[in-house]
Amino acid sequence: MELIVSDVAVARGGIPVLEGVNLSVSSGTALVLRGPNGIGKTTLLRTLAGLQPPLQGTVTLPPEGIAYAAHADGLKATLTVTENLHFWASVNGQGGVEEAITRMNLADLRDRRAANLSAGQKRRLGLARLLVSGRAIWLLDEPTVSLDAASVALFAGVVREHLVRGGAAVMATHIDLGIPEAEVLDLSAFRANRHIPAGHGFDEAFA
Ligand SMILES: Nc1ncnc2c1ncn2[C@@H]1O[C@H](COP(=O)(O)OP(=O)(O)OP(=O)(O)O)[C@@H](O)[C@H]1O
Repeated sequence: MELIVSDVAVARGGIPVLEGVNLSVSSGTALVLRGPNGIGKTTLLRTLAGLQPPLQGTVTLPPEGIAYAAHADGLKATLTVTENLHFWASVNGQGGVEEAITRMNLADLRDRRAANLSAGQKRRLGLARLLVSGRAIWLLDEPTVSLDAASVALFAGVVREHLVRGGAAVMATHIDLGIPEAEVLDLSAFRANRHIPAGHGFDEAFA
């Protein structure tokens, strides 16, 4: 089980952001993507998730599939916590809803509609969704935003268990997640030459 990225370049809004990215993630390993705001962490994760094609290079996904969790958690606002998880479990042909509720500390909130959860509670539900996805590789974009310290620790524990079970994770984050076995890749090394074609904005008077 392996995700392989070979000589990948990515663009956002038609402008190259990163180039020459090589990485691989295999069973039991985690990779943390770092770099300053705007370097292209989200753009790379979207490319790995198949939401946008690479400008160049290849992304090889494992047959076991990927689960992508972005800033918008993909929750159904009018469904309860339990209903959301049953929905996602059935989409993926999985069970494990009760375990996910317990693991992400959502038992007291199980009958509350997603719309009425706090930001951090929504995040916990979004992460519980990963547990019922049955996917081997988790692609996580700033997974701990809005989480308090206890929930960050809960999250780190869930990721580490996923690794022990043979899963893998690629995570963009600015904070220390408390997953010491994770490798760190700073994307600054892959910053593309952001050539902007003449006549496409960026007036030199404002440079
Ligand atoms: N919809 C868009 N259209 C055009 N450009 C965009 C769009 N979204 C992002 N960008 C630009 O693409 C570049 C890469 O953005 P991206 O969101 O991938 O960075 P990031 O490393 O995830 O940043 P952050 O740490 O702030 O989340 C940035 O320069 C950003 O301004």
